[in-house]
Amino acid sequence: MRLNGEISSGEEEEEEKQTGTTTFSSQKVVVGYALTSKKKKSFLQPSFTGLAQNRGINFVAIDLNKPLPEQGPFDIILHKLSGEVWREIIEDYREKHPEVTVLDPPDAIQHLHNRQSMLQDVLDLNLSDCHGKVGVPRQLVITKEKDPSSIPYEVTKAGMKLPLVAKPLVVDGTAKSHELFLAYDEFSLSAVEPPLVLQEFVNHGGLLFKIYIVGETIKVVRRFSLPNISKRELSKVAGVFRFPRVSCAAASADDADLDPNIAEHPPRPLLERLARELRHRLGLHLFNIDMIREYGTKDVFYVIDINYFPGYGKMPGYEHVFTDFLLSLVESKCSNKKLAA
Ligand SMILES: O=P(O)(O)O[C@@H]1[C@@H](OP(=O)(O)O)[C@H](OP(=O)(O)O)[C@H](O)[C@H](OP(=O)(O)O)[C@H]1OP(=O)(O)O
Ligand SMILES: Nc1ncnc2c1ncn2[C@@H]1O[C@H](COP(=O)(O)OP(=O)(O)O)[C@@H](O)[C@H]1O
Ligand SMILES: [Mg+2]
Ligand SMILES: [Mg+2]
Repeated sequence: MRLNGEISSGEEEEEEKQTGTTTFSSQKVVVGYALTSKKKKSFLQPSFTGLAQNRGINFVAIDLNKPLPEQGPFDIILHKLSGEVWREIIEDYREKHPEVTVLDPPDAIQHLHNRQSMLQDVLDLNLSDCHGKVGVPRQLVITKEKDPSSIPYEVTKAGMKLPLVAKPLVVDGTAKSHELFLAYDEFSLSAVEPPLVLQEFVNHGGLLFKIYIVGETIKVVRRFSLPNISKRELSKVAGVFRFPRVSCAAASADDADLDPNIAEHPPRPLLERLARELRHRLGLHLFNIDMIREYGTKDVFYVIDINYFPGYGKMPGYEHVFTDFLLSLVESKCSNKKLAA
């Protein structure tokens, strides 16, 4: 925390000691950011930067053409950029500047760049008795080296139930990594290019829950999704079909009049446990979870996708949530320093 570039005055510290509070009036928190221009536009909206500034937070763009250690000083760094070069820069900076909170560590983010590893922690969690059950649809990885003509055999051998969703294994921020296919039979899958994850399609009444996590805060929104596929339809249709980004922001279902058996939010204690565990296991503060409720059940859920630093601009009230979160990070760092002293 920077007090107009200096350390906190003795007077203020004395007051903090007496009242047990931290005063932010003259303090400035500097948040450096390295984001794509699309992300910058959707995240750093004036409604957010204005509020943050009023509460002492200044956002500073990191110049990618200049060495990072020559910039700042920063209290916090927010980043979402792809590529090995950036990963090394930020990793090196973290080592040399442990006093700066880097959200989040590149290795932890990398874990979400692969659709198999991203769901591993949900599997390990084994959340089966916490106001509901959370699992992962059965899935099979098809590596790049695999001969596509062997896919039907692999699918049958693994006992996978049709239909299947075919997803690119790697999620690297490109449009291609979001090109998904629905396969009604295993033979047509030879036409899809590996590396892939084949995931069993779970009927969920055409509704998906997006669970946004910002530190300890959880916000749930509803989005439309793929409709149920009946046994009858499955027996009549063959082939593999590319489908568009069905659950994008334009597919918000928050205001729709829906069957409560489908649309009721997952139980809060379940979400709290899931979010807490994933935050710790993944080592991340900023992510969202795509979750579906198995059609015909009340409390059987599946996590199908986890995204790092998603489109928070679409999360209701994100301006306040993020401002509080950034200040709480600095505050807890200050308290830790005082304790250590
Ligand atoms: O484009 P946005 O704002 O909708 O955000 C995308 C996310 O949409 P969501 O907030 O979940 O609706 C999107 O989530 P989905 O994968 O669509 O569930 C991704 O997180 C995407 O990042 P990337 O392309 O995987 O690196 C996110 O893209 P970036 O904003 O990070 O480029
Ligand atoms: N196993 C599944 N069962 C049912 N629908 C799914 C499944 N996996 C994905 N979908 C549908 O496809 C959409 C995109 O899949 P997702 O894994 O979230 O990829 P992306 O990273 O591109 O968002 C989801 O929002 C959901 O509508
Ligand atoms: Mg998704
Ligand atoms: Mg995703």
